[in-house]
Amino acid sequence: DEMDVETIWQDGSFVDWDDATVHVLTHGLHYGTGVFEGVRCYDTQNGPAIFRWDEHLERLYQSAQPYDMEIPYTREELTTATLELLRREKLESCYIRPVAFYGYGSLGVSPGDNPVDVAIAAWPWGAYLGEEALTKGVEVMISSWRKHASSQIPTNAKTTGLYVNSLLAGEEARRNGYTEAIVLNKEGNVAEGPGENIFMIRDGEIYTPGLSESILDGITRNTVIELARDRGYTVHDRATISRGELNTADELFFTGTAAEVTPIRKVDNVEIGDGSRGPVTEELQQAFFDLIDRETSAHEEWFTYL
Ligand SMILES: Cc1[nH+]cc(COP(=O)(O)O)c(CN[C@@H](CCC(=O)O)C(=O)O)c1O
Repeated sequence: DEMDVETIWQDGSFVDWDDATVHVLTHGLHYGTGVFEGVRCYDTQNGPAIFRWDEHLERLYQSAQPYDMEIPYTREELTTATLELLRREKLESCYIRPVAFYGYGSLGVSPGDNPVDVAIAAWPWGAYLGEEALTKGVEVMISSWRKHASSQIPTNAKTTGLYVNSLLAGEEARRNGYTEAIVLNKEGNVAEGPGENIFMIRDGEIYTPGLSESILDGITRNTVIELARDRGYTVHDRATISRGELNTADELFFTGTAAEVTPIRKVDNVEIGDGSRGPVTEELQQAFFDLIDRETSAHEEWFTYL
């Protein structure tokens, strides 16, 4: 295949990339009844290592819980499968996509006794929003599509079906010439990006929406919060950020496994700060990349070496 990866782990065994298929009457395909993770393996100074694998794996099982979805493998089995996949494919810097979903059986909305299928794929994946984005930042728009409330669909469960909301917002932004969207929640306050959490710096203090704002409890978000606090910053990690505050922000940036730490330089064509990556953003971005390159020995427990 085009990504030069030969195998995928599917339901307990390694299969050829082209044979990793499902039936067209798969429950998850019709009803969005799947949960997934996005995880990165980095080729660090100490060798290739998966970043915060334990937290991602834990979130996968937690995401399945609201849907009564029993993942038919233990955490150890999925860990062993993932490590073996990366070793077989000699993937040292890659993106790992575990997914669990209700499979082929009955087609009522109720999953009945449909099987829960599990697959783990990995492939090389560069900068999510483009190489320049990390240094130059991105231009975003406030989407006309709102984030669903967590009381409607649990936004802290990384559910495949949720991503139609992300697609609607992100594609509206790109259709209008922007790189990405900012999605407000139904109260009209800032939630997050379609595939990222969001941070604001104002007068030297750091703000990021809390779970009550209908967001995903991002692992990169939590990493950056810890790095910022380690550096003495005051971080308001349960903030409510109104739409109006965005214009007066000194700095904004996205965080995510795929997005890493991506500065936001304009919102709806209004410059944020001086319209380039802000100094605090740069400091935290550098701290993040030093951490994952193992320039620092801190947080060794966050690294699962191949
Ligand atoms: C809605 C959403 N919010 C926040 C985040 C950041 O969470 P974390 O990765 O734990 O820091 C992600 C990850 N988005 C994943 C999927 C991206 C995709 O296009 O697919 C990712 O970054 O892997 C989201 O999808």
